[in-house]
Formats: sequence, structure tokens, C-alpha cells
Amino acid sequence: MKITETRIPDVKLLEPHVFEDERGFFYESFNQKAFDAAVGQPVTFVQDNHSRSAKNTLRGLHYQLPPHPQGKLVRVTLGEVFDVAVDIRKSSPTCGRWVGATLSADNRRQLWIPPGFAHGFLVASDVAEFQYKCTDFYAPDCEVSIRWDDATLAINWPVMDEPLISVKDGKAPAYLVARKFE
Ligand SMILES: Cc1cn([C@H]2C[C@H](O)[C@@H](COP(=O)(O)OP(=O)(O)O[C@H]3O[C@H](C)C(=O)[C@H](O)[C@H]3O)O2)c(=O)[nH]c1=O
Repeated sequence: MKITETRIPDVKLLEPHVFEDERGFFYESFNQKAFDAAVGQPVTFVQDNHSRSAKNTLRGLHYQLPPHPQGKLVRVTLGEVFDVAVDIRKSSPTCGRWVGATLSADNRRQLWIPPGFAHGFLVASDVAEFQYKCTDFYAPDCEVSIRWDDATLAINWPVMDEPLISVKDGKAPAYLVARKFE
């Protein structure tokens, strides 16, 4: 597995070794031993999620507050997305910084987003299927949303048109407003 550091040290880009032959391809999409070695600590996942989205859908930015913050290992199994993680750990030197990566079924890239990050993605292909492992269970009472186009975060989304967002995401507060209530 190839491990690439990002500009936020704890967020890592992982690329599995792909075995290709005349039948197609094979790769280990998750290996606990290899993953723990890549991130430098044992990580337990308890929930897998799978979503399908149309072109120009933007899901996020979402995170869960303590006691149920979620680490996520995310990947795309159909199409392509621009994936974003925002450091919201108040004690972090990169708090308020974001990192983005293009994840696709073709590049097989995965992004490790530790607990303490807001997460979202924008769909670049006609359709995208997004699959991810979470380190804690869904806890809607702990869920917080931040506006995708927050001026303080200034995320450089490759948007072409106004994205397709959920009603919930359309009502999301600004980053600093969301943080005020924590
Ligand atoms: C996240 C989640 C949702 N749900 C239910 C709640 C809603 O009835 C329905 C759709 O939920 P939502 O619109 O919040 O789905 P997304 O907009 O894809 O939310 C995700 O968006 C960004 C990309 C994330 O990183 C989070 O994992 C997650 O917040 O699924 C569940 O039953 N379990 C879950 O773990």
C-alpha cells in the first residue's frame, strides 16, 4: 500500500496494491494490519456506510461531537468525487485548515480522516458510489453540519454549478457559528 502524507499530518492518502490480469483486478480494500501500520496506531471500525449520488451532489460538511466523534476511511467504488476533510480539533495547529483529494473508482485512492474532522465531498462524475468505514456509530444527536461554502474555511471546491445539497446542508451554519455552540 502506498501512503501519501497530506498538508494535515494526520490525514493520509492510501493507495492499495492492485493485481491486474486478463480477468480484471483484485486488491485488498481493507487490511487491519496494513492500515494500523500506515496510520501508526490500532484503529477499530464499527460501521460501514455506502451512499450513491448524482453529479454535482455535495454531501457535508458533517462531523459528530464527543462522545461519538467518527474517524472515517473513505473511498469511491463508482465514479469520482472531490473529498474534503477539515481539521476542527481546537488544540490542533492546523485547526480550521482543510485538505482535499480526488478519489475515484479508477485511482482506488482512500483517505483516512481521523476523529476531529468535518467531512464532505462533491461528485464530479455522472454518478458516484461512496463507501466508508467509521470508528464510531451514527449518533444523530451529536451530528454537526457546517456550510460547504463557508468563507472562513474557503474550501476550493471544483464546483461548476450550484451543487445539489440536502435541506439539512442548506440550513447548515457557518464554521465559526457552529463552533460557538460546542
Ligand atoms: C450518516 C448516516 C445517516 N443515516 C440516515 C439519516 C438519514 O435519514 C439518511 C441520510 O443521511 P444524511 O443525509 O445525513 O446522509 P449524508 O449527507 O450522506 O451524510 C454523510 O455525509 C458526510 C459525507 C459524512 O461524512 C457523514 O458520514 C454523513 O453525515 O441516512 C443513518 O442511518 N446512518 C448514518 O450513519
